[in-house]
Order: sequence, then C-alpha cells, then structure tokens
Amino acid sequence: MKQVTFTLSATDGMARRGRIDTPRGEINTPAFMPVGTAGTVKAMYPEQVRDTGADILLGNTYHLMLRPGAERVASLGGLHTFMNWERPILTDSGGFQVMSLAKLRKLTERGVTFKSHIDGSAYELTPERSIEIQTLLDSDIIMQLDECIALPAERKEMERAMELSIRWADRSKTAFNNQQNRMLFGIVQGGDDAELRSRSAAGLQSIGFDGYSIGGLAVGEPQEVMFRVLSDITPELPADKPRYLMGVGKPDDILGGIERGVDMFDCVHPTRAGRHGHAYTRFGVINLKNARHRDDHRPLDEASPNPNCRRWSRAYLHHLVKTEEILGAMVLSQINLAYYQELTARARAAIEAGRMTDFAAETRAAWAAGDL
Ligand SMILES: CNc1nc2cc(C(=O)NN)ccc2[nH]1
Repeated sequence: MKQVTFTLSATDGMARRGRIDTPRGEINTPAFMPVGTAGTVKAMYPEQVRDTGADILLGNTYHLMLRPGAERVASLGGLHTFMNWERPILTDSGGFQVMSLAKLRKLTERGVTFKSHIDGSAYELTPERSIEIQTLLDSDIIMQLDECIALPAERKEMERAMELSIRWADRSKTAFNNQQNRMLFGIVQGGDDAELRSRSAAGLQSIGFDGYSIGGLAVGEPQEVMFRVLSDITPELPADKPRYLMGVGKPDDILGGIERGVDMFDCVHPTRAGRHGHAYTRFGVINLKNARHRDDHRPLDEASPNPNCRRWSRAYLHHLVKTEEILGAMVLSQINLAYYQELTARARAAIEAGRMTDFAAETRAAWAAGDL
C-alpha cells in the first residue's frame, strides 16, 4: 500500500491546489522547496526553515554522495536524522550537478563517470546507483537519473538526450523496486521542442511514475520559452500526479508556473540572493548593497507578517551587507524564504477561492509599483 499519496483538492484554470501525504508529514501544493544542498539550508536552522512555512526541503545527491557519502549518512540514521529535519525531503538524482559541477565527465549508455570537483576522486553515477544513493539517504521523493542539456541546443542533441533519459527512466523504475514509503518521479526532457517534450511525457507515462518533473528548463532559455514549454506539456501529464518544475525560480517564474499547472518548485535563488544582499518583498526585490539605503531608517516592510521585515532599518541591513557580517546572510535568507512561502501560501488560498487570476494580477501590480 503506497504510503505517499497526492490528492488534488481544487483547480482554477490550469492552477491546482493539492496535498502530498507522506509518513513524515504533508506537503501543501503549490509548494516551494528550499534547497538544503549539502544537508543544510545555508545560514538557516532547520526550525527556522519550518517557521517560514516550508513543508519539505531539497537535498542534492551529487554533494551528499561526495561529502559525507551516502553510506555514511545511512549509517548515521539517514538524512532526516543527520540534519535534524523530520519532515519530508526530496532529493535530486545528481545528474544535473554532475553536468554543471563535476570534472572530466564521461557519459555512456551505462551512466556517467566523473571526478569530484572537491578532490578529484573518481565516481560513477548510473540510474541504479542514483536510486540506491537516494534510498540510502532515506529521501521521501526521489528522482530518476536523466541527462539535462543546456539551451540553445541542436534538435538532434535534444532528441538524443531525451531518448537516453527515457531508457534511464525505465532502469530507474526497475531499480526503485516499487518501494511503498517514498515516491519516484520521472523527468520530462526534450529541450524547447514541443514534439520531443510530448514524446518524453508519453514515454514516461508508459513506464509509470508517482510524479512527473519537468526538467531541462531554466538552463539559459528566455522566460517566455519556459512558459511556452510548460503551457504545452502540463496538459499532457496525468492530472492526478504531482508536477515538479526543477530549479525554478524567481517569484515571477513561480507565479507563471503555478498559472500553467505546476505543483512543486525548488530554487537556490532566495537563499543565494539573500547572501548577496538582495531582499525579496511584496513590492519586488531590493538590493541592499546600494548606497541609497545608507541613511534609510525605514524598515524593509512595516506591513509584512514577518518580524524580520519590521525590526531593523534598511540602513542597518545595508550595513550588515556592506560589512559582510554573517547576520546579513542569516536575516536576508530568512526574509527571502519567508517571502517565497508567503507567495505560495497566498496562491494556494487564491486557487481554493477561485480567484487565481485576480491574485496574479494584484501580485504583478505590486511588483510593478515597486515602492523600493
Ligand atoms: C537553475 N536551473 C535549473 N534547471 C534545472 C534542471 C534540472 C533537471 O533537468 N534535472 N534533471 C535540475 C536542476 C535544475 N536547475
């Protein structure tokens, strides 16, 4: 009996409100998943991540297999115990980061061999090994291994990578061995080509997965290309399974993804931008490095439900950022993650109330008004 299940509770246009129930707790969708790359959401205590409203966080297989190693994490009780986050975790397959971080990569039908970007040691990642690693981490939602290519790309190259990814999807499903306590997602590839994307979606569905990721986007293409691919492909995915747009994105990417039927998102942007002095607010992003904030005694947003947006002046936040004080990274990471959770929580409420169109218009108007 599958212990991880998805229930769709409301739709408004293509937007969906749902819930994934897992033995470790529920995931309300649309959901934003903070990225806990190497077993930590950078500059945040796990309790703080939960307090921003996150139901689930993401772990990166590539980083964890290199350090501290999947077998070591398993011997220490699994990733939840290791990092003291007892709610759901989604892990990626490692494929994307092998292609973007690792050295001396060699890709064959079997899998990919590479040298660690940390110490040069040699590794192999196959569909079977990726499933084994994610199972050793005791992840609640795991990904097939696929090949994600950068855009723009030749159609032949997009087709080759998409067809390889379907063969790897089949091997991943076999290696998954129908585990009942976690979900396995297939990953739709095919670049920006509608026909290749359709073939990928159909191929994955004939294998059968608990959920469907849309991969190979936010890899250099313009936003309108990403949105076109989403509008074309989500209607071709099963309505009763979660859809996860990998690596996306900024707030306007997420709003557009929700409007096009996406249920789950992950991105390093809120935490990375926070470490670089950028604060996300309901009127858009504020670059606190800018000298114009030097004497500004106003809080970031006195109407925000987040105390961290009210308790310090912009001048102080500017000071923390300019001096590269650790507190700056801590505060802005929390502010940005809390904003992303507020955005998705308001989207869930809007879909339930049948007012997604108004919500999207109001949100974009506030961003455009930009009282920065
Ligand atoms: C930041 N952009 C971005 N695109 C991604 C695509 C994938 C993917 O297709 N994995 N199989 C993963 C992470 C990504 N992050």
